[in-house]
Amino acid sequence: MVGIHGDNRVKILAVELYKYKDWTESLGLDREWIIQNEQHSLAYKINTLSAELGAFLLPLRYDFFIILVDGIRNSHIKFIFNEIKRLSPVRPRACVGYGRTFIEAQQNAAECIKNTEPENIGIGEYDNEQIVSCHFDIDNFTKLSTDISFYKAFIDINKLYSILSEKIYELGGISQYLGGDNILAFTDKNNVKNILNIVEDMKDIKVGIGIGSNARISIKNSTEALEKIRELRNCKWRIVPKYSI
Ligand SMILES: Nc1nc2c(ncn2[C@@H]2O[C@H](COP(=O)(O)OP(=O)(O)OP(=O)(O)O)[C@@H](O)[C@H]2O)c(=O)[nH]1
Repeated sequence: MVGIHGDNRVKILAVELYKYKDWTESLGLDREWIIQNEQHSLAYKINTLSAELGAFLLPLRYDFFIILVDGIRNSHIKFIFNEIKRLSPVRPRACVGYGRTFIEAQQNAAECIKNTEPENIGIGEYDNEQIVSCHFDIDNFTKLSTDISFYKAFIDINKLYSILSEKIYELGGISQYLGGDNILAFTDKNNVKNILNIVEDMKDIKVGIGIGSNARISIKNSTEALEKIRELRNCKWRIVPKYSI
């Protein structure tokens, strides 16, 4: 469906682990290792289930996280939520957010969550939009990590993530650091050209852009685009499948 302003709309599932703070504090002082276990274990299970259904988890803060659900039928979104309910150490509540940008979609979802009881999901009938994923990567990061130090390289990628995530946010996109020198961002089709401009204006960075009917396909395409850039080493960006900007 074309949105009210003639734009297409993107769709996310925003999840809140309700009263997570109370749970963390219930673990006593020697708790950090338990919290890390729980967070990574829950993220692993939700990530696996999301990928199996074509969605993609962005862990964000771990107690508030997002799953990209464009191209995923409502019955599968509800199935993911019920699995989160089964696996989470606390009761979750969630809403599907819909908007012209991912920021608008998550703002709409957050508003809906405030009025949603724990263990419930707010979900409507929304059309699906193709997902644009942007896989950013630093040139020669491995060399940087060995020449200088891998910890300094980690500091540098965090500085870059801070700059890049702000720029993506200004375009209405969302982003997540994925380990190594990999940053994944999601935006809408209206902002592809703006993403390319960001990369053109920055040193030692490239971006593979993928477009797909669901998050998993889109991200696979962005990785394919990035691999092609590495193979040819003659451009800073590439889009798969081909897309006229
Ligand atoms: N999350 C994620 N990590 C990756 C991916 N590809 C490589 N990495 C990791 O990212 C780090 C850097 O790998 P590369 O980007 O391939 O290495 P590089 O030295 O930057 O080489 P070029 O990017 O080809 O210039 C390594 O820790 C890899 O294991 C990917 O698709 N996703």
